[in-house]
Amino acid sequence: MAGFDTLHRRGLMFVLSSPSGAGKTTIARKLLGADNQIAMSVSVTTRPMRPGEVDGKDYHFTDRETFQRMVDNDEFLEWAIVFDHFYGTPRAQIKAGLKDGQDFLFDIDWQGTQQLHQRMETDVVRVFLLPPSIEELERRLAGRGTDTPEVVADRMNRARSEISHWDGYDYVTVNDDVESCFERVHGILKSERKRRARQTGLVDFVRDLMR
Ligand SMILES: Nc1ncnc2c1ncn2[C@@H]1O[C@H](COP(=O)(O)OP(=O)(O)OP(=O)(O)O)[C@@H](O)[C@H]1O
Ligand SMILES: Nc1nc2c(ncn2[C@@H]2O[C@H](COP(=O)(O)O)[C@@H](O)[C@H]2O)c(=O)[nH]1
Repeated sequence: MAGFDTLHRRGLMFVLSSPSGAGKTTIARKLLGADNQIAMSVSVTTRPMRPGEVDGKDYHFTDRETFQRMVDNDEFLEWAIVFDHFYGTPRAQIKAGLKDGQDFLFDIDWQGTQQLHQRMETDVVRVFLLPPSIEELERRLAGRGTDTPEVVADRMNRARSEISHWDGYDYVTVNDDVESCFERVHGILKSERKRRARQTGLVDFVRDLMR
């Protein structure tokens, strides 16, 4: 007999994407601070560390050779080249965590999102953030003060092409104001946790109820 104490929730993979500078990192940090059921998936990257970034917390920073070895050993759930650097999600930890009900937050681009969705469709929730305008996006990128004017220009050049992938996402919302955007995104996360497909043991429990 399967009692209701046998009901457990499988973890989900919560993906935040946006054109560079629209505010993924800002919203991700707020989510992590406000919600103790979700943990960051820390990516591996070959891009140089920015001032203030911490190796192992913001990214696992590595070189091209090591990254390629990890690709060859199939150590990534997904990987992509973004702005001429390599980025990837290490497979270790995620699969076991999901089984234990741990949710993971991914700050990854549209290419990685497609790969995750192809591999683990029902576990993946895809959220795309839009900036309120192109001018505001440029203000945010320049105002962040972490990139050279050339890097900012390059990211702006690619913004429209990144935005064109908006329809590959389950939810699309504008990051106009940090607080209200965070509330909307957190609302999506909380609702998605309640989906029937994530409740393990439900089939047996309902079958026993109907006996
Ligand atoms: N709603 C908002 N209003 C005003 N400024 C914002 C808002 N959201 C984020 N910002 C600011 O915009 C800048 C870019 O934000 P953030 O670094 O979070 O973007 P990102 O999408 O993670 O960029 P990247 O993809 O390059 O990592 C930061 O300086 C951040 O403080
Ligand atoms: N496909 C993946 N994309 C990733 C991953 N980690 C980060 N990203 C995306 O790269 C760009 C640039 O990030 P930045 O920190 O250098 O500004 C941004 O769109 C991230 O979402 C990853 O593991 N896989």
